[in-house]
Amino acid sequence: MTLPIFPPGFLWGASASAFQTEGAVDADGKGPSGWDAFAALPGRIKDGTDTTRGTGFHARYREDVALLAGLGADAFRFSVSWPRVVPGGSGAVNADGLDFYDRLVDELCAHGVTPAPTLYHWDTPLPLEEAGGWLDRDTAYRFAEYAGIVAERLADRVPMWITINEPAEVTLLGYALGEHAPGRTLLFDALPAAHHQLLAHGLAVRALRAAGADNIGAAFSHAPVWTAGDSDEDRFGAELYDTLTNWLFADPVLTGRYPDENLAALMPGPVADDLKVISTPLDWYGINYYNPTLVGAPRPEALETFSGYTMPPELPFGIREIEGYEKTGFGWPVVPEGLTEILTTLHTRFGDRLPPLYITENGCALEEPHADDRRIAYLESHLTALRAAMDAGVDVRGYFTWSLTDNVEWIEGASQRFGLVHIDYETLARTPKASYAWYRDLIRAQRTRSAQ
Ligand SMILES: O=C(O)[C@H](O)[C@@H](O)[C@H](O)[C@H](O)CO
Repeated sequence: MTLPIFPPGFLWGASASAFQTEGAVDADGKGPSGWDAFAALPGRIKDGTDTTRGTGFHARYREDVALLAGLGADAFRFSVSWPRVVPGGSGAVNADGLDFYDRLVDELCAHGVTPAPTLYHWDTPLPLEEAGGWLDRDTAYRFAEYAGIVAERLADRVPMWITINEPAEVTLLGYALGEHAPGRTLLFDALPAAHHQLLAHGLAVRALRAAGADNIGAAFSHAPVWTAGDSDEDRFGAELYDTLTNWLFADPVLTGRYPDENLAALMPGPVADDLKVISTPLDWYGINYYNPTLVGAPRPEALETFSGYTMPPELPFGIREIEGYEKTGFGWPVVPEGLTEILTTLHTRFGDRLPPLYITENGCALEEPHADDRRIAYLESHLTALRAAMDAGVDVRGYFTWSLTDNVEWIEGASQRFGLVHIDYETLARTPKASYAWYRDLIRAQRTRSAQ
């Protein structure tokens, strides 16, 4: 299959995050995160992986930077660990922690790879989590403080910034369903966590700019929600799920309004003033795409799961298995056209309010340790779907695959492997998979062809 040509200057990259890779959880003054504490609880990590080792990135980052250079990657989206820089969540700054990111940024720049740090990829400093985490408005202000500190140090060399990653997942899995840290099962009482993450995002955009940083975006999980069945209850369930996972986050950031007055009424604090901060204009908007979700009326009789998570029967919607599509090792349906659909939906919904886009995550988990042809086929089909959206007028400027190396897939531990590079969790040795060579050759070919 010949891949379409992407425009000259289209950015090719890979993504990862601190908790999933760094390890060294208490090295050089790092404080514990909510995820460190959650992962240490018996049975929370399904396969019993010791998440404190990650992939050893904190010690072996030079190897991974060399792998990125070997790929010919334009950029690397990593995350800065808030508790490594501000162990208490506020107050004293950990100089050794900041020094680590200084070294990492220098190493990337020395290899011609643009550093694109995410400031929050789910690892809330434990003292803040214990004080309420994202249910507490104060956490938003502490986040902006931390963002300013990191920008003061790195903005002279970092030309692309990401404030937060997937507030929808944190709200849904961490505060509503209790599947992720901090394990709260608040259902709709989790909504303040959504509002405070959005407020943190807006405050951080302003703090970054005040510290001289620019080219700022954020990474949101977005996917089409398909309606299962044609009853009014089915449509209601699907619309509600679509609003809660897509528009509850995109609308306030891009339009300064919540998608629904009833939802806005459930949000804490001076919402109207907060929305002015939340909708501080962005330079770009990031999308993490994996697969659509099929949603209908709740079916209490049918134990419904979402990505392996059990949905409480009292929820006014039910998630159905998507049949008829190939599945990844994680059981996720492979639906490249879903990427075209969500991009054109965003384009239609926001028009010129939508800044240029980047795909900040897309990829699949597969068992194959080396000959991962299915991953190559996955990337090929999704890049083709991406190009189709661009042909339809959607302004996409780059693509970051998830993930450079295998890493700790949250509660799935080491069992779900998303990397272009295999990690031996005994030795932490890195071994490029077939997809690594494929992505390298793709980037090289794209540069040659787009230059012609
Ligand atoms: O999207 C997410 O959930 C996170 O951003 C990543 O940290 C995941 O590891 C990846 O997406 C695979 O699930």
